[in-house]
Amino acid sequence: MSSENSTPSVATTGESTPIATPSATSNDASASTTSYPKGITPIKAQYLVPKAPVIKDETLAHLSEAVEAQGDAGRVGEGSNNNEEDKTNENNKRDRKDKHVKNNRKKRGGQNQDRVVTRRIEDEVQLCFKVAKGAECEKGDSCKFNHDIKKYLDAKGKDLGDRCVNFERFGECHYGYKCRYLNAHMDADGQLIKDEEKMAKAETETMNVFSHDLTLNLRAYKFDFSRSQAYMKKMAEEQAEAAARLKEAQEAKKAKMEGVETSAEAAETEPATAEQPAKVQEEKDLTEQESKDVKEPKATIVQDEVSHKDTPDVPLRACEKKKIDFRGKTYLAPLTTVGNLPFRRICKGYGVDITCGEMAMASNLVQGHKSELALLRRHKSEDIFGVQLTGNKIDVVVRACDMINQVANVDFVDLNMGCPIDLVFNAGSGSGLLGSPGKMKKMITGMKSVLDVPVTVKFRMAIYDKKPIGTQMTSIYHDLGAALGTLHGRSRQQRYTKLADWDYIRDCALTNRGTPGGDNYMPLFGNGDILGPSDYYRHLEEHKVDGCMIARGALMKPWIFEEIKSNRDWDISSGERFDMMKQFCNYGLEHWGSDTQGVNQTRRFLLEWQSFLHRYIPAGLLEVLPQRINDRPPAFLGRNDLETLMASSDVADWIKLSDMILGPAPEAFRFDPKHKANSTNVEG
Ligand SMILES: Cc1cc2nc3c(=O)[nH]c(=O)nc-3n(C[C@H](O)[C@H](O)[C@H](O)COP(=O)(O)O)c2cc1C
Repeated sequence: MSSENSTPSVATTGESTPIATPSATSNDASASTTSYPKGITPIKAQYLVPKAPVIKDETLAHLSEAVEAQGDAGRVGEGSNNNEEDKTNENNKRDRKDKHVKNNRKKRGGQNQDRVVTRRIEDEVQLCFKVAKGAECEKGDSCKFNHDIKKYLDAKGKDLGDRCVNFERFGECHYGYKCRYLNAHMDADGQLIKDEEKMAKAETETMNVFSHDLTLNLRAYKFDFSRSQAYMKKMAEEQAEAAARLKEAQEAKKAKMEGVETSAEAAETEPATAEQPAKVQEEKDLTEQESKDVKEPKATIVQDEVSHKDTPDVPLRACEKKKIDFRGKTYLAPLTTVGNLPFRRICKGYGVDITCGEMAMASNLVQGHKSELALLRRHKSEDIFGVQLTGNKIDVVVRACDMINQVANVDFVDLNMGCPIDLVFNAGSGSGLLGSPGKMKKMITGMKSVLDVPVTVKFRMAIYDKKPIGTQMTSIYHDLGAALGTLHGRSRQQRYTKLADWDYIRDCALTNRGTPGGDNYMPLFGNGDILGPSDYYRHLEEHKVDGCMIARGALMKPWIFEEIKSNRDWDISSGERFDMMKQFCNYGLEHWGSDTQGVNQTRRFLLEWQSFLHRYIPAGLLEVLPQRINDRPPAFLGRNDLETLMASSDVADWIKLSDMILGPAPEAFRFDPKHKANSTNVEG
């Protein structure tokens, strides 16, 4: 082990490593092709160890002390129950429990069938929210929640820290007595404290927080969907006309075959070309398919089925619409679960330009599901922000857009045509839409007709490996007037098994998309496997894309956006990474709340993120930069204990890290990552 390896843990959390280094090799594309055993991350010999290091409790205790000694302004979770003995006992208890849980996994179907079912963790005494805020509850004795503050506080357990981020930011904490950092805003007489001056200045930073009335209106069918209804009416009329044309053409053909002469007038108005009946038939097929609840998408796409001349002619009001110049901007991918608002704030802090919410189901939005509506939330720092929709029914997706247009503040709406998961694909949504071009075209046209902001599309290069359709799709999206296309260079079939096909992305980038800079130009972004600035700039240069979207690379190292801006690799220190995680927790407590449930949500999302973060190999440990996303590292030690702990793939170590920030997890806390051991190989 090098002397660096033996650096005492106390020195690990606060040091600031400047944006570094890695010299000529880092941004040299040829460096990444240097020969190393295939699939293995090239780690410098001095950091290699025979087997994965085990983090001892004593080491953890030192690390916790170091974290406490650091005591910087932004930190949370520095509670009195953070002492060494409590912690060790907690960890031991949890380790035992984890084994117990593993043996008693509740079996379920589907892709997450082995996931441990986690219990919701609640306070022992359920205090009424109004009383918790120091207010009167008008329900009195009929309220089903407890009104006895003393009883609640006696059962609640110790505070997790002595500073409350919500109180500090807004001058009051909405969680009142329920806050796990209560002492920060309770006086010696047990009264809640408010900082009136701060409250007056405090601004809401989260947009698209909707009232309960919206849910009620949507559920009671009282929401005004007139714009989307107009589009659906127009589409229905066009379909009726198309059906009439088909009938007429068939009758004319039949009459011809029977030798009966058709009237000259009929022949003039409706010349029955070979192409038209086929087009009309496609419309009819589509109508029939939509009337069923689509179970199986049309899985393959035949070359000449992809015609975009049949798109309904809807006025687009293009000149009135907001325009965004996406070219050359960095784009954080939509990421279900992990691409939550606190994570996006972290990425904004590292300079990402474009952010997008997690994929939302159009049907749940129009039904007013609160958890789905919450996916539209936007932080004020997100200055180019879009929401992503998925759906299999034209009218539902168009209505969702209509609703978004009226109630939400967004810069663009993205249609997901890439999601490969069975549930979504088999319903004809996500990548399933690639197999129903007629429907997809009407959907996009409808979205454009009701939205005052641009419509963008995210798609895969194919459903099946051997049938790439990316080039056709690119030209269709361009002709439909999509404001941006983002192409993930994989087929639905291949999932993450092989590297993204950037040569094919280049073929798509080279298809006609209008004149760059012109009104009819559709920028194309590439997406797949970017983990460093050299990847990013190589794709811009060699693969002719207008920009790149980054997903797993941002989860593993959100500072990638800063690396791209400065075009240098950054050998970020473990202390700086730890500070980033603390910042996430502060944002999390603000977003999910500082009460018991909010703290647990924050912990859970931190751990989901850690299931990606731990895969980052510090730049200073690598023989060759950048790290390759699909390579796996041999066992190695970090340059200090915290770096080693952060690289652990053991969930118990991730929980220990969360304990260092948020205080010890409750005994009942369980965690099973959504994205398992091969956590970088997940769906999207
Ligand atoms: C955890 C996770 C969640 C994802 N969620 C979404 C999503 O909600 N919408 C979407 O279009 N793609 C989603 N994706 C796919 C990514 O946006 C991206 O297309 C894919 O991971 C390839 O990019 P990468 O190689 O940079 O990871 C997700 C990917 C991951 C890893």
